Amino acid sequence: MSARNPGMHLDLEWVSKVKVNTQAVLKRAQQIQGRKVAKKQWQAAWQLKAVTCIDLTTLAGDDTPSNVHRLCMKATQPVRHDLLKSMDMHDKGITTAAVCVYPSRVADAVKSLKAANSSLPVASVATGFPAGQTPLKTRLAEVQMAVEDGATEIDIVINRTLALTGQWTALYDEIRQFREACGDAHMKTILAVGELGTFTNVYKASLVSMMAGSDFIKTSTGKESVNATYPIAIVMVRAIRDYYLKTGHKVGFKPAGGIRTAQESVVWLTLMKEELGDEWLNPHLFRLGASSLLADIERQIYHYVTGRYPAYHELPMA
Ligand SMILES: O=C[C@H](O)COP(=O)(O)O
Repeated sequence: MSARNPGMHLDLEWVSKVKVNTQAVLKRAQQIQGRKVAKKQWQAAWQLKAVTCIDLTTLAGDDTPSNVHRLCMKATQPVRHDLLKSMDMHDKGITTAAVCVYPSRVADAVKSLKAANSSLPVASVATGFPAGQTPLKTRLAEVQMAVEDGATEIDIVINRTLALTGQWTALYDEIRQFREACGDAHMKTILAVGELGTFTNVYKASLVSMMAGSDFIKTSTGKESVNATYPIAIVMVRAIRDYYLKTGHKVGFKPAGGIRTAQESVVWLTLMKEELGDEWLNPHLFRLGASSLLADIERQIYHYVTGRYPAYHELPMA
């Protein structure tokens, strides 16, 4: 991860002046989606880059130590060794960026990665994920518990009630407290954009989250009906750009929820490259939160290497 974002005082004047031009945002999103896609080795290279930015996630009620273990093993060897060897990429240390689990499963993930001699970070969702509708005291205790169990990244959810009712000072104060509870763990702040109503609210919530010291802002929990969309991403990355221009602090971006195809992963990388520049094409400033994206990327890489798509048993870990 890059140098941390220390945050700043809550600048309510800046927040109140925000206005987003919806038509311009939609047009820009369409432009990015319409870009010609790279082919052959260039496409495979982009896809491998995407792999290194994935927070490989499992957030299910039926998570157990064994499926978390399997997730961790997949994260440490995300693409089959022989496929990487064919591309001369087997000795480049390709892993996903992190694994992401519920707080109760952090200790399992830490144990599995330690046993595999891997230093891959464990990220934990927290603060009453996904709805955030538990008392503040409970949400803070959850962050502390995940950190004590070994999570070095915490994905908090914001209190949508405060954002929807324009209580920006209260929202800022809560996020500040989460940042404090995170200690040295990096904090990704989930806005749950599908529940914020307007682009203007998304921009304002992005700004307040960054002012409160978020290291990353993240679109969604994956549990809302609208998750990571390109127009919403444009709004958020422009807030990141404006915040950087004003403060000099670089904040990362994590789209999450419903990202399933290799092709989409390349569009996300294109969006980052065009809107924020090459520095944001790395895991310290860009993550893709996804539970099933890796399977499709590995499948496409298999196709690139062999000229055909794999049968199910040929990529059993995907
Ligand atoms: O933070 C990550 C998301 O929960 C993953 O969502 P997904 O299961 O739709 O990929």
